Amino acid sequence: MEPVISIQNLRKSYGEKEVLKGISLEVYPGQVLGYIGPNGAGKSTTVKILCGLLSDYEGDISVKGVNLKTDPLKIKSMIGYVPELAELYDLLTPVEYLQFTGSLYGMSEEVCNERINRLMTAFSLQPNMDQRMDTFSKGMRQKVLISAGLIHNPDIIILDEPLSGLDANSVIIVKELISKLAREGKTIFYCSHMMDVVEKVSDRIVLIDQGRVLADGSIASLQSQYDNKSLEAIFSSLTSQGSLSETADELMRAFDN
Ligand SMILES: Nc1ncnc2c1ncn2[C@@H]1O[C@H](COP(=O)(O)OP(=O)(O)OP(=O)(O)O)[C@@H](O)[C@H]1O
Repeated sequence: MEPVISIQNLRKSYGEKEVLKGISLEVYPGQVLGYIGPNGAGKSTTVKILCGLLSDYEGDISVKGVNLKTDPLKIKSMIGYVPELAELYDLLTPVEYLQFTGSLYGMSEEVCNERINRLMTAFSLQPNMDQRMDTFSKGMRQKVLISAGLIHNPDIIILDEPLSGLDANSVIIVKELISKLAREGKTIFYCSHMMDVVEKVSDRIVLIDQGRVLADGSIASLQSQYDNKSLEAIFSSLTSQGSLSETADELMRAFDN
């Protein structure tokens, strides 16, 4: 089977600092890849490169056989991206913002408006459809961001901490949505450090730290490799230096006077 996403020996530096040190991985159709790692591991940098937002990198990336360096626009049209930070045009209403997003993807007004209605209804944002987004809570903004990432019905969906700010019901809806999209054959690249969710939605885990892949496999294969530990315990044993409880004690000592 041909990979949908192929990343070969990806390297990226910000100034002198190399933050991706030769990442290689292939993602296959219908896979939900949980891309996990501690803060600063390089997750967002990887997906920003993959989505064509950062162009100064080394290595080879192709999406559905299209090379990212030679045809970034084609790749952008195939991908739906939900970024980590909600950078929305605050003065627009969600409908205006989603219509604008749909027009960038070349969608017809009719299909776009129909889809906006359905997405807003599913996310319970119907009452806020004509409000400017500068009044929106973090969770409401996140729902608009997720809608914008899905509006053109892309085959490849890249989610960077998509659940941040969402209430419990919305988390359940989005988790369920991810599973249903995967069952439809969409390929999902899911970045997060919320292990419980990653464990539930992903069928393959890639753990990175300091710009390198530390582990890659299904949850079952990782567990058999690491004494049947939970994903959280595997994550800690591979990425933490020293005892986490001692670190918490150290933080408590910061308040000693
Ligand atoms: N624009 C930038 N300029 C300089 N350094 C950057 C920039 N963006 C990220 N970095 C650095 O690159 C490294 C990787 O950052 P990145 O945001 O990719 O990590 P992450 O795994 O997504 O982290 P988090 O889980 O905290 O979001 C970090 O050391 C970060 O400080």
